[in-house]
Amino acid sequence: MTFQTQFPQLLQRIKADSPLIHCITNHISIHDCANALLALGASPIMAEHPGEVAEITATSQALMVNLGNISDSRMEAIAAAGETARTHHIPCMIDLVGVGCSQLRRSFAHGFLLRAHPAVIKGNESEIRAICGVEHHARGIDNGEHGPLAQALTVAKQAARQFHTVVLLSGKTDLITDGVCAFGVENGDPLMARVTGTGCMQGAVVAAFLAVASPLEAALSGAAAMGLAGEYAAEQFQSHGSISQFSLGILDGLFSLRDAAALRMIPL
Ligand SMILES: Nc1ncnc2c1ncn2[C@@H]1O[C@H](COP(=O)(O)OP(=O)(O)OP(=O)(O)O)[C@@H](O)[C@H]1O
Ligand SMILES: Cc1ncsc1CCO
Repeated sequence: MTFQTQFPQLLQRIKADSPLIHCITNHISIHDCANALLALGASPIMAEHPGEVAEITATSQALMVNLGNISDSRMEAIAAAGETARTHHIPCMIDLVGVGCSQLRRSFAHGFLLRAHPAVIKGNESEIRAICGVEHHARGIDNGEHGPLAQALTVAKQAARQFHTVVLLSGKTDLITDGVCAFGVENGDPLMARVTGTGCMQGAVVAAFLAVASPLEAALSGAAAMGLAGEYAAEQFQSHGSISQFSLGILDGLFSLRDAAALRMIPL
């Protein structure tokens, strides 16, 4: 079955099953992530008290954790939730927000990757370079553009092999690889890098697909869904010119998503 055929079926399954997605994420984009999941048809739960997360992860269909704006309490919660996800075979993804910015995030992320074995890791190029220990130029959390595609693909494949996981390297072209096969998703719009939290939303959307698909299909679907939703929002932006409406336009795009007719996916 082609991905073009499979994608609408996965969307349908999310709407039909409404999987519970446990998110432990930063407070800058937490609201956008919850709304992105609702727009797709999933059920978000944003719970982060270290004393209750294990119980909540155990009842979820997927776990999404995000290192943005990290705190002691959230690190404790992410470790506990990751342990439950692993022992209960609940699929999990980690968004490596800002992992290049501090040694604290790098060593915490390495410990998590080792212990929780997330199905998908996600980051922009500088974040994926940082987690692999390759020279990077982190300047805060945003990167948007990446270097030459071949260079980004090499580091994405390296990360996938090093951590035995699927990697989603986000940017102008989203790269998805399991270390052997690789795809690029060219949908999206440069405006997506001009509002905060689109990367975090993409992580939440990947987690929703993880509840109904394999890690590679989930990462591809998450990139496709966000790219198509970004294009929907950009079309609305053309008529209204309102950047404040742009993130809301992404939610409208996720809500109205039905198929992948406009998908620009390339095998690499
Ligand atoms: N220039 C671009 N053209 C098209 N799509 C883009 C562009 N830049 C980013 N995107 C899209 O925006 C989303 C977020 O990617 P990005 O790499 O900016 O994440 P991020 O750096 O983690 O963002 P944030 O920290 O704001 O959450 C992805 O869906 C990506 O495809
Ligand atoms: C702006 C910002 N700072 C930490 S997390 C975050 C949200 C986008 O990653």
